[in-house]
Amino acid sequence: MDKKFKLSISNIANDSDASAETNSLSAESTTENVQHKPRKKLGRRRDSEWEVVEGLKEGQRFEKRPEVYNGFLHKKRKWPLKGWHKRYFVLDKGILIYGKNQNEMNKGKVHGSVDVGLSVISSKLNGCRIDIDAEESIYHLKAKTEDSFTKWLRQLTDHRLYRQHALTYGSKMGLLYTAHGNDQPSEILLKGDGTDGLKGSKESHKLTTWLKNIKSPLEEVHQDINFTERNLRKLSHLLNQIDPKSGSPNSNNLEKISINSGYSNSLNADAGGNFLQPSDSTDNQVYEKFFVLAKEVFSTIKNVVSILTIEKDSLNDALNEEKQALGNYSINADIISGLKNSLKEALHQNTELRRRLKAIHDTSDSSNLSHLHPKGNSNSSLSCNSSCVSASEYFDAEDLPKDDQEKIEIPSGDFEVPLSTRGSDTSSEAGSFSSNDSMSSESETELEFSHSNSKLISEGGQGLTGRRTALPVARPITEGLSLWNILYKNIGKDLSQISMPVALNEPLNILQRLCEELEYSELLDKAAEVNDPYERMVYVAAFAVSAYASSYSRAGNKPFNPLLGETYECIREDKGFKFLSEQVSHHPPISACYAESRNFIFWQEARVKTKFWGKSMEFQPLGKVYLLFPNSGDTYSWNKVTTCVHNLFSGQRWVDQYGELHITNNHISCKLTFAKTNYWSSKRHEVVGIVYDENGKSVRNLFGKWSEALYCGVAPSARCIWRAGTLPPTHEQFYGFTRFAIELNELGPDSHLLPPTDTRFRPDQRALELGNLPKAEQLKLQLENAQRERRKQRVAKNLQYSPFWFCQNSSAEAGEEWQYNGKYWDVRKNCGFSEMQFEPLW
Ligand SMILES: CC(C)CCC[C@@H](C)[C@H]1CC[C@H]2[C@@H]3CC=C4C[C@@H](O)CC[C@]4(C)[C@H]3CC[C@]12C
Repeated sequence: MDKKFKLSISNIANDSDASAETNSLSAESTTENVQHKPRKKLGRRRDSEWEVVEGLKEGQRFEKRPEVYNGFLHKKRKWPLKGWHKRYFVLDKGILIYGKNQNEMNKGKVHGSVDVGLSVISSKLNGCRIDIDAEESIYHLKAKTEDSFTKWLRQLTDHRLYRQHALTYGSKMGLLYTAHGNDQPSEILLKGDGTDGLKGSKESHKLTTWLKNIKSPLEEVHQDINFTERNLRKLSHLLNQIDPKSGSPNSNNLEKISINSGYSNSLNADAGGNFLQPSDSTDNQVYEKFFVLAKEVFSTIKNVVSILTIEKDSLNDALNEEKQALGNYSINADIISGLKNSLKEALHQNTELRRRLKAIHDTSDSSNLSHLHPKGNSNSSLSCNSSCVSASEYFDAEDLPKDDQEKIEIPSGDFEVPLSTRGSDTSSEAGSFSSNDSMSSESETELEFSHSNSKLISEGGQGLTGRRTALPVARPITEGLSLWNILYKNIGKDLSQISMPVALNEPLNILQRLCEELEYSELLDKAAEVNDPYERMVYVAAFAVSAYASSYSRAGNKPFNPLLGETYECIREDKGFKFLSEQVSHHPPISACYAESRNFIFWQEARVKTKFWGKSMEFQPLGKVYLLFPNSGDTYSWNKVTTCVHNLFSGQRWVDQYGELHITNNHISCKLTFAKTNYWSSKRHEVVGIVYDENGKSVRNLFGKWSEALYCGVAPSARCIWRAGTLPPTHEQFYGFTRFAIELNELGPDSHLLPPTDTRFRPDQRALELGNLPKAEQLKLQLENAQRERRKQRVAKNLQYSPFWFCQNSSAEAGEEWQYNGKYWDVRKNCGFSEMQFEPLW
């Protein structure tokens, strides 16, 4: 991680006069005691460091409503656009809205709005930067001058505290918030950026503007009504005086009076407040008063009616446009048609499953199920069209009586075997069928990778691959763990350098996470098999997208950071590959990996730049992924997109992937665009792609979702190239693991062949897997200390660490990338690791 995102918080605990800190608020109910940090303190801040604006602390109040503040700031353009543009910002009652300029905003053209109270704000004096992390979007702003920066920061701080106060204690903030019943600003009102999605649309801002502006007309109406009420009371008294019997004034009299003048503003009343009986001379005066008052009442009511009519029209207007906007963004239509399609698909799959299940049952006394999968066309497509279900979904062993399961034997090369076995009891559930390459089975050390001769015989409660189908225990409950406290104490460090409590971990590490990217390796087998270069690219693209699928359910926990020298191997006879990874560097953390099969060679190094934005954290992978098809010599390489974890501290954490992924082959290329999630848009997890031929002409169209499926062509006739397997029903209790992930940390029967550095021997990770948190925590600290100690020793002895299985290729072409040195599998096969000297890691 070459660049660290530095943060510092203004009142760090050891600050002696914390009471004078910025935002250090008294617990009393007045705002008088709120003091801003004196400038000299600000001066102490390191200009190049990010500071987080502190929020309202428990028991603190901030009642004094800050003045509306406005002006220009520069706003970084929304991804994928680059650069900055000048925007006009208005900060009112803790809500920041912005538009092109004041004029446009007056016309209701607001581009976006942010609830400052619900956002995390960080600032950096260098560059006059202010970043606002607002749930759905991160706003990167900068002021032109230091003076404007300081003013904005102060205003944002005050408005934020005021808004937080209002959210905590309720507010008298008027209709803008109370209209929604719970003092919570409406979604439409407060979220989003006008550059995309509904919430920021100009239509919704008409509603925003209406809601913001309705306050003063309504106040006027309210006053008018009070005034009219008073006047009506007076009128009725006058009326009694004029004609106590009828109680109604004579219109002729009134007309007469209207010509006379001499109107007195006050009625004659005695000391007890009773009106005096009018004498003849006062009669006219009374009529006159009556008339004037009545006229006043009439005009006030007219005013009220016209205000309300105007407001009704503009509300209608705003609502209509809102409706239209909903239509435009076709949220409803999209959702409904999406649901319809899924339902149709599910029904179809269901029928197909029933048919298959019946066939399995019908033949359950047969030891050979080959006829269930008659030998397919060797070009059989991975596309699944109507039956985009996993091969293993057809092949659900749990639905078979145990006896029958044990009889399943699959003769090599006879038929198309479900390559991806992510069925309900096996590793993966890719919606894809393998190529039907038949390969012969070899001994354990002399691995020849075969799909069709894989050990698919079920063992006890194990899955069809012979691997475990569940973790030993569910994830321990770790409520009350404050991530903020951890990050707060580790400001300025990058994530990989922070020792986090083990309760935040999942029982896998990054080396294993890299192996997970091969869950859908059958796409590479298929790619190797097809001759058409564009088709091949389509499968490679699907494979690149499939690597992200598992991250969908994994936002809650973080993988262990491997110790320097830690390794992980994974042999998947069923999938036909063997995988190796090693932690090759500690500072910065780099994990290198390499996988090979008969059909492909795959390698990459995982090096990630982390950026902490306050509420979310971005992981930007550096380095490339490489793929080689040895049979054709065809090579591919691509970059990885940014992963972002949202809601770090509150609510449900969720993961997003965004950016462009470019795959290049010698002559052809593919561009995949991962859309940034937007709260309102239906673009959640969306990926679109184009395959370009050697002349840059688009030859294939791809679309789908990284969490679901990728299609080629144009809907509705598009082919399904890849579909993610379903998650186990209890995945939530088990770290959101896929079936493939569940299998990764299992110590299999060949554990004696593993080097001692293999992750599966790592005791803290194992303790976590077994649900023993205190032990895991203690061991983790121990291991991390020992690692620090080893590092110190190396530094003291001036020794350079060199990894066992990877070396840095310094050829100009490859840069300084880590590549497999070819030794691991040889050593494993020949003399074994017991002959080798490893520094004990645990
Ligand atoms: C603070 C914690 C609880 C939030 C969870 C953070 C998770 C989502 C983070 C922590 C470490 C991250 C991983 C670090 C390294 C890599 C390798 C890279 O090639 C692809 C992204 C990937 C795989 C990251 C994905 C996101 C990740 C798993």
